[in-house]
This record gives sequence, structure tokens and C-alpha cells, in this order.
Amino acid sequence: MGGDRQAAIEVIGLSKRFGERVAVEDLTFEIGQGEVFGLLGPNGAGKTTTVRMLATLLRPTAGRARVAGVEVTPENGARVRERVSVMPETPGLYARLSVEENLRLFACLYGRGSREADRRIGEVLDEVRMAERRRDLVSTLSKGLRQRVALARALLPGAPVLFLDEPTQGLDPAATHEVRELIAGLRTHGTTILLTTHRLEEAERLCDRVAFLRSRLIAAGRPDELRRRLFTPSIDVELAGPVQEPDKLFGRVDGITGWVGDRDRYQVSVTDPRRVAPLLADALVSAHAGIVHLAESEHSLEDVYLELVREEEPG
Ligand SMILES: Nc1ncnc2c1ncn2[C@@H]1O[C@H](COP(=O)(O)OP(=O)(O)OP(=O)(O)O)[C@@H](O)[C@H]1O
Repeated sequence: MGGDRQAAIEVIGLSKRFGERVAVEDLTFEIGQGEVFGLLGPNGAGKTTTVRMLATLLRPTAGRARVAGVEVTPENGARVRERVSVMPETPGLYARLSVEENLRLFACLYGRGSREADRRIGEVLDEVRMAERRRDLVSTLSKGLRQRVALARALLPGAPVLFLDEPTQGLDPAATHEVRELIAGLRTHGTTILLTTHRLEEAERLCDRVAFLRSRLIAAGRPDELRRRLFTPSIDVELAGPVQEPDKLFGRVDGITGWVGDRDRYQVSVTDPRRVAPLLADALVSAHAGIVHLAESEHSLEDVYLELVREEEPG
């Protein structure tokens, strides 16, 4: 992490066991202020357990953490909870109350006076674009709209650190898109967000940095950094017809270190894609190979994840 930003969350050697089962093991990471950080991993990886420990809802077996400058200990529970807000996996709203009544109830729990509460409720409803639905009963709302109300609820206290546990779980593509837009918008307030998800494209779109969790931390970094760390740079080539002597063709281009593929499709490993791509294009043109496509290979976060899991497998 860049040393110029103070950490909003620091986690050192955090572990949680439930009896014999190790849910989280020796977790260490930092999240900078205003950063959107994605905790990624398959079902049972320990994501929710981590969030619950950081929000003082669950006591770690070992290790320590500091959230918004406060050491996470049982004695500091109230101080930590003043500084964090959790949007849990299930919205936790009262179905028979209206949107506004739900928010008023939670605002009272946060100890806001009624005028102050009304002002804040108006703000968060605007923020999640639900002002016009404020009098609707929660039971009449779609899952996507309920999730927006859950987000409004999490925003009510105006906490500097927000934990979003699987925020788009079970939503259809349109609702997913809307909730993601809202989360992306929170960035402008400088809120630090720890988001758990097993949807890699979600993390890719929303997060500055991600950590892959499988009880232990497998890797952490910016998605592009992780890609670079795991994959040799390469160029994808698609041609109009087969190449006669690929060894000869690729072999004479400076900066090409290897290739896979055959006939009209190749993935060419290179030292530096920006330098080598024009040289490769020249060589192909000289060999009268019609170029259909020539571009640096893209590795999605999913590729990164699969590569990491492959590296982890024994043998
Ligand atoms: N209260 C509990 N008692 C016993 N085991 C638990 C408890 N909470 C979680 N676990 C176990 O700890 C492990 C991690 O669970 P956790 O819910 O943190 O994973 P997750 O990454 O959030 O998964 P999901 O994506 O399914 O929500 C799992 O094996 C789970 O069964």
C-alpha cells in the first residue's frame, strides 16, 4: 500500500476457529482510507467471518485488528461500532413497515433525534434513489429495491468504514448493475469500503485492490498488478489464413520469448507488448499473413483466480 495514506483497516495474523474447523487463518492485510477493497473467495472461504470479526460481532481466536484507528477488542466494541457500518448478506428489514419507517427505526437505534433523523433519512434515500418509494411497504419491494434500502440503512450512521457482505447476492443483472452503480458512487464520499464477493467481475469493476481468501490469504493487490505477477505478457494473434512456418516467422522477431497455438491463432509470449507488437505486425505483413486481430492478451480476474488456485493445488 502507498505509504502516504493512513490505513483505515489493519489486520495482523487474524484467525478464527470454530471448534476443530479453521474458518480464517493468519490473515494480514491493510486497507487505506477511502479505498474500496474486495475480499474474494469461494463459499466457506471465511469472508463473512472476517467481516464479523472486524465489526466486533465475533471474537477472533488469535491476531489483532484496528479499524478507523480503534483496536478491535471486546472493551472497544462500542467505539468500533460507532465507526463501522455493516450491510449484511440478508437485508434485515421489517417487511411490514414502509421504507421510511424502517429507516426511522434504525436511525433511532443509532440515537439520532427525530428532526436530525428525518434529514439524514432524506439524504440516504436520495443517495440510493429511493425517495419516491419511501412510503412503500418493504414487503412490496423487489429484491433489488430491498437491497437498496439495506444500503440506505448501512449509510444512515455516516460511518467512515463500510462493510458490504455479498451486496449483489441473488440479484438479477439489472438490479446488480444498479446496486454496483450506487456502491461506485460512494467512492466520492471517501468512505472506506470492504466488500466481500465471490463474483470476480464485481470486484474487478468496483475495487481498487482485492485479496483472495481460502481461509488463508492467497494473494492481494491491484487486479492489474496480480495479472502482471501471474502471467507472462503476451500478444493474441488471429490471422486470415494459416502461417506456413511459424517458427521462422516468430523466431526472427526480437522480444518474442515463445508461442503457443497453430494455423491461424497464436498466443505469443513477449518481453514488452508495446515494443514488440509493432515488430510482430511488420513480420506478419512481410510474410503476407492477413492480420485479423493483434492485441495484448487480456487476463480477467477470473483467470488470476484460477491460476492462483492451480498454484495452490498440491503437485
Ligand atoms: N458460527 C459458526 N459456527 C461454526 N462454523 C462456522 C460458523 N460461522 C462460519 N463457520 C464456518 O467457517 C467457515 C467460513 O465461513 P464464512 O461464512 O466466513 O465463509 P464465506 O466466505 O463468507 O462463505 P459464503 O460465501 O458461503 O458466505 C465455513 O466452513 C463455515 O461453515
